[in-house]
Amino acid sequence: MNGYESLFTSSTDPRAREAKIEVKHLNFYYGSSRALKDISLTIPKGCVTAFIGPSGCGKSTLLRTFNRMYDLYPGIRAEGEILLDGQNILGPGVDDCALRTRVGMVFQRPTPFPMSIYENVAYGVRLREKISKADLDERVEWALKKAALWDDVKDKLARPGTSLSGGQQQRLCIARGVAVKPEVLLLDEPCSALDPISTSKIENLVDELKNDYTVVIVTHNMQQAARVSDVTVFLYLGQIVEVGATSDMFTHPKKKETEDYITGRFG
Ligand SMILES: Nc1ncnc2c1ncn2[C@@H]1O[C@H](COP(=O)(O)OP(=O)(O)OP(=O)(O)O)[C@@H](O)[C@H]1O
Repeated sequence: MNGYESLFTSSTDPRAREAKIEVKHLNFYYGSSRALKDISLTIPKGCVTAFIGPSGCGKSTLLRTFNRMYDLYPGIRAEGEILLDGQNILGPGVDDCALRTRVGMVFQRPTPFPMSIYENVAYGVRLREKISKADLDERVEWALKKAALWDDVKDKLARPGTSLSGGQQQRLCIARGVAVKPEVLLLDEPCSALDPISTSKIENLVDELKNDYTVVIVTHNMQQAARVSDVTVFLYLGQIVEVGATSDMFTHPKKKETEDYITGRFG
């Protein structure tokens, strides 16, 4: 049991029992500065989990530990365990590249590669799989449809990814993320640079993605967390203050700090 059983109407729903990621006593340091303090947390499978909390509380750091994106920074140290389907990804011998195929990431600002729309989506697939041209074409179309971008770009696949609008570029990055068929998709404030229409498209997409993936999203937008997530985690100063079903947390927060934060009275 993972503590989120109340989220699901049926106790036989596998998501009520299955953890995709389990974080156990995680401490994270940038040099001598401790950014995450004794974090223990379950990310349920097939759900959207939102990380909320004031700037600098450690949301992005925690998110990045799930695919060891922090390996790119010098002087960092992670202690504790992060179990992905029961396997500790902080342990020795973990292949970062294989891990990032299983746990994909979309960043705050759209980051299309300097190549065509088609290649942006196809590139990662070709790197990881031996795939025929016909199958690759099919995968690119599938991923662009998943990201609700196919209709916008189907007649201009050879144009540069950078020729798209900001919202379209972010959906292209999501298509690139889903094309390699990850099990977990990490979204780090994916709508912060987008207008309300593009934001609403991405939110609808997140809702759809959870049918196939486990999604974890960092957001500063309380309405967005309430709209898109099943589980919310409220962090402050590198620690978890409260975690629970989003519908409970936004209507009956258990801690005063959570209530103050979600109602905009914090700090
Ligand atoms: N590359 C880095 N090197 C050193 N310290 C860092 C680095 N990245 C983050 N930090 C520090 O770690 C702490 C947590 O930062 P993090 O970016 O995870 O917070 P956040 O909650 O995602 O913030 P925001 O909402 O502003 O993006 C902060 O004190 C930050 O200054």
